[in-house]
Amino acid sequence: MGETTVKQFNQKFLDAAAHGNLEDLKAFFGSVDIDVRSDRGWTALMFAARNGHVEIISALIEKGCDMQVMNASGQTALDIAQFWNHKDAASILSQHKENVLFDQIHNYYSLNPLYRASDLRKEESTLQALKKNISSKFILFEQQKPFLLPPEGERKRYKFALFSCDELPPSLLEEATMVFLGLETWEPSSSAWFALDVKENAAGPATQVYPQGLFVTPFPATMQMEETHAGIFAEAHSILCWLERYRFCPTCGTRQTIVEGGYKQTCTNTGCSSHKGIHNTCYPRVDPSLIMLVVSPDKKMCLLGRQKRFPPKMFSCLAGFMEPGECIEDTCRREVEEESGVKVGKVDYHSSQPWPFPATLMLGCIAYARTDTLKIDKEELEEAQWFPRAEVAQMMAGQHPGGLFVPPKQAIAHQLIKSWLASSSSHL
Ligand SMILES: NC(=O)C1=CN([C@@H]2O[C@H](COP(=O)(O)OP(=O)(O)OC[C@H]3O[C@@H](n4cnc5c(N)ncnc54)[C@H](OP(=O)(O)O)[C@@H]3O)[C@@H](O)[C@H]2O)C=CC1
Ligand SMILES: [Mg+2]
Ligand SMILES: [Mg+2]
Ligand SMILES: [Mg+2]
Ligand SMILES: [Zn+2]
Repeated sequence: MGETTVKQFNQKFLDAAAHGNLEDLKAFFGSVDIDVRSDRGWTALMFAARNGHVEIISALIEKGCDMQVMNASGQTALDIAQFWNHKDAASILSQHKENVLFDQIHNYYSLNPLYRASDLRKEESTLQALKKNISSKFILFEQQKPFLLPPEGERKRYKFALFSCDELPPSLLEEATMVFLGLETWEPSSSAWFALDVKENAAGPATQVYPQGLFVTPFPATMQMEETHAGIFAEAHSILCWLERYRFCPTCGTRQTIVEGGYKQTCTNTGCSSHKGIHNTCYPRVDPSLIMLVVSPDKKMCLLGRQKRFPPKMFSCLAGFMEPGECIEDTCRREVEEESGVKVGKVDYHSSQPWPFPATLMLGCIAYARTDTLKIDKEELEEAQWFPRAEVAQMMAGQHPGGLFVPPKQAIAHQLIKSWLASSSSHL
């Protein structure tokens, strides 16, 4: 094809996307560059987003188009769909937020598709109106246990049962602890999500709407959720646990009031010093914790350990809570030395994972050991040992001759081990 013909060919592909002609579009698959751009830097996905063609968008996403690209005005396809108020198109695109915003590792529990709309939390009248809005969605908890629909079909994943305000008794709506989780898209008119936590007797009204639904103990059931719902669970569960555990002011012991959609509590004692200066006791807490894959000095092995509470034969990365006034690198070095006696030098950040039991943030690192002699703290670890790469690969694949295995893919530990295996395969 000559240059003009290629341009015409590409233009026809972009036109098919712009006009919503699915059959025409599909005819180009295989022969066109799916991310080809117009003169103004627009891709087929952007044209489809401009005109709200959801079928085209889905077909392009399925074909693996790049959702992060920006046009000459710096807009992604999601920005365009939102600008032109195509809600369904924006909703599909924002389900793939990780692809739209950044090409980065995301761990289970971290894929929350909601826009937290933190500015709305302070607008009490807006929140009250959203609570009564029929398009708002409510997820239910009973003493922090989520009400879920059991896995069905091929995917075997739990999902939240979604309620509208008219499906729940007014008394339940009044009595429950309520958290405003966010909006479905950046559009202020999009559906709001709320979490409701009741003390007891929620099963009746809930199963009337969803007879198959049930309240589950969060761990490990929520490890088997649709991933976006796991992200929403992480937000809701951490906040609800905080509201339950911090009902009294940590500074003076007076009862607190829940404000800002559940994201703040204020002490009812006006003389309390928590009203002055920076008082983080009013806000939900997050406990940072380190988890590290420790690589041996010769880089051929990694250090894995077992806590007493682990299932038999499971080995994982070492982990430990950060202490006040400590940087990430030093927490990593301290916890590894405390638990295994190994001295760590360089520490590389890998990725993070909210661990909502109740509000830990796991900071995943690859740590490079300077020594390899083990001196295990038997209080914290039952066992720890250096494992050669090939053996770790067997543990990952579920093919270890002794039946040893590593945590499932939903755990950041798994992702750290996987990442090391991939990077060290060149050393073989
Ligand atoms: N996602 C994943 O892949 C994995 C996640 N984890 C999680 O990482 C976290 C830290 O790992 P772990 O090895 O237990 O940590 P540590 O090695 O720091 O040991 C935990 C102990 O430290 C004490 N502690 C100190 N600070 C805190 C704090 N802020 N919150 C709670 N306990 C504290 C507690 O003692 P005491 O109870 O005696 O008061 C606790 O039992 C845990 O939440 C664990 O569930 C761990 C491994 C894998
Ligand atoms: Mg420790
Ligand atoms: Mg530990
Ligand atoms: Mg510790
Ligand atoms: Zn107080």
